[in-house]
Amino acid sequence: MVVKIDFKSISVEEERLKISANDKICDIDICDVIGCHLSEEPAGFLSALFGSYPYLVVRYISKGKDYKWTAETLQVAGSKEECEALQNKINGILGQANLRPRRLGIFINPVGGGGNSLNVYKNVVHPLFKAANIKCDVNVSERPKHMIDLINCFDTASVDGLVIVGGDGSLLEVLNCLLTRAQKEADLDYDQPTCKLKPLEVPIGIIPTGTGNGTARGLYGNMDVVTAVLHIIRGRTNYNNIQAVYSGGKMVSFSGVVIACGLFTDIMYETDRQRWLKRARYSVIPLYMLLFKRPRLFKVKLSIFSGKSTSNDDSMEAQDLGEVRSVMSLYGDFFNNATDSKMDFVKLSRESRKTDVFTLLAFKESGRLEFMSSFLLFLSFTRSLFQKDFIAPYTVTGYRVKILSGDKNLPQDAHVARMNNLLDVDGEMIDLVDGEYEVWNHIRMQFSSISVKRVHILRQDCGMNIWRT
Ligand SMILES: Nc1ncnc2c1ncn2[C@@H]1O[C@H](COP(=O)(O)OP(=O)(O)OP(=O)(O)O)[C@@H](O)[C@H]1O
Repeated sequence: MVVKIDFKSISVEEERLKISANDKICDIDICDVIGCHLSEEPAGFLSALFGSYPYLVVRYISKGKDYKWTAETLQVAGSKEECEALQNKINGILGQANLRPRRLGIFINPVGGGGNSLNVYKNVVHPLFKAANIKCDVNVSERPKHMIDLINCFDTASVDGLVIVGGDGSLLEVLNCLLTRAQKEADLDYDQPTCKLKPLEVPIGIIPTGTGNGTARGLYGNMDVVTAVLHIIRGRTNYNNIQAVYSGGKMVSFSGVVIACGLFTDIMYETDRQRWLKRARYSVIPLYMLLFKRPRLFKVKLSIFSGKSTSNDDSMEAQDLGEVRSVMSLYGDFFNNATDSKMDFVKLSRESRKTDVFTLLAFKESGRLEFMSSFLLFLSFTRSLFQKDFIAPYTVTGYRVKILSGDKNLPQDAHVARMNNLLDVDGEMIDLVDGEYEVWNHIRMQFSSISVKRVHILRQDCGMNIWRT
């Protein structure tokens, strides 16, 4: 929306822009100003003489419902001197806010989600960064895993932050690369789950142009591109928890969203194979697999650590779960933050940062329709999801899974054996060693030790410094 006002209607008081127009008074926190610039001189003599043209254009953030932010425009008409003085005043205050990024490294995955990241960057993201006077070094990935090479060759010290234009998988590639590099540089034995990891120093923002966009939902409350850009411009950061996955005695991946074996891995695997379906594959394949494919069941042994288990007991002893369809963990404390209405992801992230626990779900066998109905509950994460008989929820700081065997009724062909050794981490496939893996939460908190029965596990401080609300 563009609001036109006269210079006399605007003033700067105590780091707020006070505006009185049409009998209304409103004020804008200078932190919410995106930027301001003097408008072009009018083209011709006549328009200069008769036109009451705006001289100063002020772009600012307006915060709407459901955490949605928009970029609004004020056109301030006044003399050149008045407008220049106002501009200098605003820029002076903005300049003092040294949280704001001045230069960003942009990493675009052009094929993520609907494949329109480049257009989104050109038409939406870049104009806003330009309005905020942020310089951008743009990199575009040209093939799978190319993002890793791009990041490896990029001098992260030359920018105030990195911005990923893509989905969770792209972010994961960047996180894996940078976090692993940070541990190597610090000479840490990061393959040990008890190793105190070094946090990332460079902030990372995400512009959600992928498919799931779970990270953006947690950070910004929605998957709106403009909202994400505006958060990055404002420049406040926070440390988030991150999970690390270990298999075969090595740390095989970090994760910021979801880690799952079984059904969810099968769906991701199949979805990736059917790329010809374009974006439709994300709804067609899960539906097809849930409705028509025979469920793949397998036995698992599950060890829960520091678990205030929400279903059984607190034991870290390996439990034989019997046959399950999937074991899945989610980045935050979904269980304790669930209500009867749709999950508030911003609140969830805020609360999850304060604790060292996250949510683990074991999906047992169930009827197709029952499973389908709970599958839909995954969109909202209401409390009723966790009350389903066939879902066992746990609140954990870490867990270990050993996949014992596949469904005895299914032929143990190479495909099943392969799927038993694959893990879905934020939508990317990770190879497991002997169908066994561990996941540990790494959080930003004071170094402390937590006693979990026989094992003393030192909690770690390894967050991703990420743009937030
Ligand atoms: N130019 C490219 N061509 C093909 N694949 C690419 C290219 N650039 C990146 N990739 C691959 O895309 C995957 C990541 O996609 P991304 O996460 O951005 O989108 P998505 O999978 O649609 O979204 P989400 O992960 O949020 O569900 C990675 O496997 C990465 O290696």
